[in-house]
Amino acid sequence: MPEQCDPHPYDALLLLSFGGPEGPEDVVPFLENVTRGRGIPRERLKEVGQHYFLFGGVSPINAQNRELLDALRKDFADHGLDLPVYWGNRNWAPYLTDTLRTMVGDGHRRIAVLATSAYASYSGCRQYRENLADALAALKAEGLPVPRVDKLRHYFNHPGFVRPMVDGVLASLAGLPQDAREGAHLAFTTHSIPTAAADTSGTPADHTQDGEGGAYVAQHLDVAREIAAAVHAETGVQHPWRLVYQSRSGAPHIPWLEPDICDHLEALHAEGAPAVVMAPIGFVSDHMEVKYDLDTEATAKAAELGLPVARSATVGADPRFAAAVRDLLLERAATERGRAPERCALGALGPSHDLCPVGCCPARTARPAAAGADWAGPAAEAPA
Ligand SMILES: CC1=C(CCC(=O)O)c2cc3nc(cc4[nH]c(cc5[nH]c(cc1n2)c(C)c5CCC(=O)O)c(CCC(=O)O)c4C)C(CCC(=O)O)=C3C
Ligand SMILES: [Fe+2]
Repeated sequence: MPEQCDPHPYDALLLLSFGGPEGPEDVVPFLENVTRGRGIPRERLKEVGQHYFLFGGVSPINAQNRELLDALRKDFADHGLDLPVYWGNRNWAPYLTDTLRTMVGDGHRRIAVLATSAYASYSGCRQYRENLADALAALKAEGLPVPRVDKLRHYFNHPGFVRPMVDGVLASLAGLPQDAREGAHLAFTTHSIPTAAADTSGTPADHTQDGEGGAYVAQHLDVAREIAAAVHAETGVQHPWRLVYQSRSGAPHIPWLEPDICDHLEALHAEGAPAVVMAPIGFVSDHMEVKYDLDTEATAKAAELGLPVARSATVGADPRFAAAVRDLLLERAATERGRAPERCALGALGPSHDLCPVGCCPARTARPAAAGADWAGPAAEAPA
C-alpha cells in the first residue's frame, strides 16, 4: 500500500456529531438530552422547541450528516482508502454508545474520530471527549473490549474547510443587487458561548481574561481574516467585516459573546451599509441555528430594516471537505506511526494539536474525558 494512503494503525473512522430530532415527538426528549443538568431557562427551551416545530420537528443536522457520510465513503473509495465509516451522536440516535458497541462487535479496536465541530470550546471539543469517555465506560461495564479512540485535530483552518466557505461568500456577493454589492459588509457568525467558556477555550496557554475570548475567538478571527482576504484577492474589493454571534442561550445575567447578529444588522443599517453577507463560519453544516437563527430570524430582521442580506453556504458535504477529512486521518495515522507528515493549515495560527493537553477547554465540573492527555482509560476513573 502506498505510504500516503495507509490508514494503519486506524481500522475505522467515527463521525461524532450532535444529533437532532427526526419528528415532532422527538423534540422534547431531544431537548431534555441536550440540556440535562445544564441549567437552561425553561423559557429558552420552549422557544427553541418552537424553532424545531416550525420545521416539522425535524432538525436538518441528521440529513446533513448522512450526506457527509456518503461523501466520505465516496472520497475514501475513490482514493483507494479502505476504511469503514460509522456515525454516532451525543444527543440523538444513532447514539454514540450504540455505535461504539457495533464497532467493537465488528472488530474495530483503534478508531479515529471526527467531531462535526471545527473549533476549540467546551461544547465543541471537551464535551465530545466526555461523551467518548462515558461510552467507553459503558462498553467496559458490559464486559466488551474497549477500543482506543483518537480525536482528529481541529480543522477550522484546513483549506478543505476554508475554501468552500470562500466560494460561498463569493456566490452570496454575486447574488446581491449590483448597486449594493461593492459596499457589502461581511458578517461572520458563530455560536455565542458564555465569555467564561470562551476565555478558557483551547490550551491553558491560549486562555485569556476579561472576555477576550481565548482560542475560540482567535480561531474564528483567523478564519474570518483568511476568507475576507481570499474574497479581496478574487474580487479586488476589500469588504469591511466583523465576527459576530448568534444563538445565545443561558440566563440573561451571565455574559455571553456579543454582538448578536441581529443587533449587528441594526448597527450596520444605521451607519448606512448597503448590504450584508452573513457567513456562518462556526457551523459545519446547515444546523437549526443556521436555518432558524439566520435564515428565519435575522433575515426577517433585515427585511424589516430594508437591508439586503444573503446567507452564505456552510461546508456541508462539499467534496473538498471530505478530502480534508481523509487528509486529517492519514496525517494522524502517519504521526501515530512515528512519521512527521505535512500538516496542512491556512492562516496565522498553524495546525492545532493532536492531543488536547491537560486543562484544555475545561468543564465547569471536571469529569473524565477521553482522547486527551488527561485520559488514563476507562479503568482509572468511572464516570459518575
Ligand atoms: C459552541 C456550540 C456549538 C458548535 C459546536 C458543535 O457543533 O458542537 C453548538 C452546536 C449545536 N447546538 C445545537 C443545539 C442546541 N444547543 C443548545 C445549547 C447550547 N449550545 C452551546 C454551544 C454550542 N452549540 C451552548 C454553550 C449552549 C448552552 C447550554 C450548554 O452549555 O450546553 C441547545 C439548548 C437550547 C438552547 O439553549 O439553545 C440546543 C437545542 C445543535 C443542533 C442543531 C440542530 O438541530 O440542527 C448544534 C449542532
Ligand atoms: Fe448548541
